[in-house]
Amino acid sequence: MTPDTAALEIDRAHAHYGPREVLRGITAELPSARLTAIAGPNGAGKSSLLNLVAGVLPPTSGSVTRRDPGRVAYVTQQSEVSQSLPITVRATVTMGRWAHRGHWRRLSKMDRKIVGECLERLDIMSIADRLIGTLSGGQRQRALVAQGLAQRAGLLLLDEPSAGLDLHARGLIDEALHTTLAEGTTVVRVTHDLEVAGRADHCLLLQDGRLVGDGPPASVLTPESVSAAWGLRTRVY
Ligand SMILES: Nc1ncnc2c1ncn2[C@@H]1O[C@H](COP(=O)(O)OP(=O)(O)OP(=O)(O)O)[C@@H](O)[C@H]1O
Repeated sequence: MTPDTAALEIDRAHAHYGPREVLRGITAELPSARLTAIAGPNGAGKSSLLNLVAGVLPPTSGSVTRRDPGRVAYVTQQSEVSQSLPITVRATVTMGRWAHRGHWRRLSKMDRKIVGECLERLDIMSIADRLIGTLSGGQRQRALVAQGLAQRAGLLLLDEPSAGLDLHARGLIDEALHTTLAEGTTVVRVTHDLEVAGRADHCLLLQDGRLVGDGPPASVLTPESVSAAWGLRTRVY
């Protein structure tokens, strides 16, 4: 897939949790090998849209069509991962290679190299032998992002990967995502941070389950659209 072709097309998609409609007629294209940010206020449907793209939340009508091949990696928020899992950081990142090897097969040298690179990229090599449950929320989040990167997927989906992280960790994640974009991965990132959304290649703005903006961030995140979506005046960087 060449850049600027669509990696994924969503056509008039509606989605429900039980009787509750959470996505209302979404039509959008995600550009291949580009970073798409999904922005919007609390409850707008950002995570639901990511779940729709991931195939976790099936559309009740409309369609989602993947145009480029390869695996899908999904990085959830660290708060959704059990802290009592008796698993180290290195093992967590290594799980990212299972789809390639099957967990009954031995990891190759290349798998170990990729795991090492991902630990380095997120600056968590020094805590590689710690149990996930003993980490801070930010450290755990970095381990999950490293696991997502280790999958070397064609489509990488992240739900607020830098929520609650300090500046250093945010910078590491941004750098790691840029490297993976340059390698040809399509990245979709939910964010509450308008500065992050403003630096993306493409932005989808949601409000009340509807897509109210779709395009380059500068044209989507205008003071008027942000004010309308959040119901207040917010500075857009
Ligand atoms: N499993 C679920 N069952 C029922 N309703 C749900 C479920 N998950 C989310 N919702 C509802 O769907 C709507 C959209 O939720 P979603 O989590 O997609 O929004 P969001 O934009 O990601 O919110 P936030 O910024 O608060 O994380 C909300 O009204 C929420 O209450």
